[in-house]
Amino acid sequence: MEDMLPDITCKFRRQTCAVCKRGAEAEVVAAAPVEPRVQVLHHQPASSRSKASTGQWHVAGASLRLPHALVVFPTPPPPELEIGDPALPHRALVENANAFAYRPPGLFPVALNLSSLPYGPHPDATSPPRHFTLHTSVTSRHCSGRPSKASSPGLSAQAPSQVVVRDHLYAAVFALVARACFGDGVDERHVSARQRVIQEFVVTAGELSGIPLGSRLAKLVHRRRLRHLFAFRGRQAELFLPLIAARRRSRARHGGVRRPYVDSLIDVRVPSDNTGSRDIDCRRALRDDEMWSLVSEFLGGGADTIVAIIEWTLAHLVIQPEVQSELRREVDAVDAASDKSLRKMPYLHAVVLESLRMHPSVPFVPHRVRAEDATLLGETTVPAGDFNVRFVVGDIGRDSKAWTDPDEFQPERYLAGGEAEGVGPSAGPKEMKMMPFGAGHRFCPGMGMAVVNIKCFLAALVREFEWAPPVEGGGGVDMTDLNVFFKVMKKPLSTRVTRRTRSV
Ligand code: HEM
Repeated sequence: MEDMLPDITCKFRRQTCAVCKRGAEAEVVAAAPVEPRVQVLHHQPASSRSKASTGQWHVAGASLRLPHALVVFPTPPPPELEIGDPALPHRALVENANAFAYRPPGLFPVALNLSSLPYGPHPDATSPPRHFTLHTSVTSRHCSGRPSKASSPGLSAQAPSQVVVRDHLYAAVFALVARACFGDGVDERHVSARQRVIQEFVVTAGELSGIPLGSRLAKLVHRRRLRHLFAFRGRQAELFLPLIAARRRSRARHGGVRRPYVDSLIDVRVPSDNTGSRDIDCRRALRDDEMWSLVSEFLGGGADTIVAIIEWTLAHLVIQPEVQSELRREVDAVDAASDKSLRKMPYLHAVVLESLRMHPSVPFVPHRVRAEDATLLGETTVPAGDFNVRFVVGDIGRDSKAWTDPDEFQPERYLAGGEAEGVGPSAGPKEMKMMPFGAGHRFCPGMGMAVVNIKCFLAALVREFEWAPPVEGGGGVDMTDLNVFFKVMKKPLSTRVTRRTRSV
């Protein structure tokens, strides 16, 4: 068993930090029988883990070469388990969902958002709305019929030519997600300003993710990026509050027929400060800071994840023209990308699932677990107190015990008779071969909206354009990934695009 544990674990087993004593705790974790693919991590975020064996130590987020005696952790993070074996998430997140319903504390304080809400297994009517799926009708409506500006992202003037698609995609997807959030009246002139702010935020938060920021030292080391994040909060209020106010006014005028996300936020009533009371008289409307925090989560979580999957899928279509042709045959045979017609496209469904399996936009799913619930993860015993678990979504979808040729893009697996027939984007009741949207009480509330949007975009992009390898830059497609908050292509996809039909 010792051999299965990574170097870093052995190091902690041998040594105990004189200041924080965490080595001793790690010893308890490591000494217990641990299943393969469960790694015990400690003081060591993913970004610097590979350096552990070279003698580099992680000090409050900065990689320094120091003797162990000098390492100081004023507020050490709790131990963390990392899980990449598909047998465990089902047992934990589905069969024992209540125990895995909590998140570790967020990167930095937020007024309110769904990812950091400590609602545990009991979200109720007073929790902010998790039902993004209701918005699929709003978004698929914009994608339906002939390709609109939104579904054929600004490519018309450039075809046939070589383009880097990410920025075009981002602009189109963001505009759509902004409409799902604020309703039809969003002023398009200002959408790009909001897009830039959200993009900057995601990049900065990505740089800081996995770094324990609890201590003063950490705050000092990362002060520039933290200042950036706090400045971002001020800009959010400036950008989003006028849109929320406008929605309040237009809803009153038009009677609020459609329900964008902001409408739900305007209507929801939450318990008055920390009383936890269910009494209707003790509830209040969301404050402004809570509103823009939730809005920012919706826009940030909504756009980047969808863009990443579309870009990965286009990359596979470029590399595997036979998949592209098969998909185009199916898309051409169906009238338009509406909710109804999407159901008639099993190959499109399979292509999207295969992309989600291989390139899940959210690479890790973090949960906070109580010590006594650790046994649910196998026979592991843990130190006193809570600990964190991180499910490595990408490893789970590429496990060679569950998948044949896991690193090959083969949409056919999901079709009738294939090894993954019946596998969907969410966890099945009996097993979980992939979990791109997580599982259990905290599974992604944007799943329905995301899947519909990805399909609508892909259908339109394949119907309207031919996608081929780039001529410039050696003609290859670099499939290396980069985990920056979201899993993206390290080198943005560059492709040769040719329009198939006349623009409308
Ligand atoms: C391809 C698209 C997407 C992928 C792959 C994805 C994936 C995920 C995953 C893996 C989680 C963690 C689930 C868990 O802990 O079990 C999550 C949570 C979440 N997602 Fe998504 N997501 C996508 C799109 C969206 C969209 C479109 C939205 C909103 C507009 C959204 C909003 C959220 C929120 C708010 C949470 C936190 C939920 C909670 O903690 O209760 N996501 N997502």
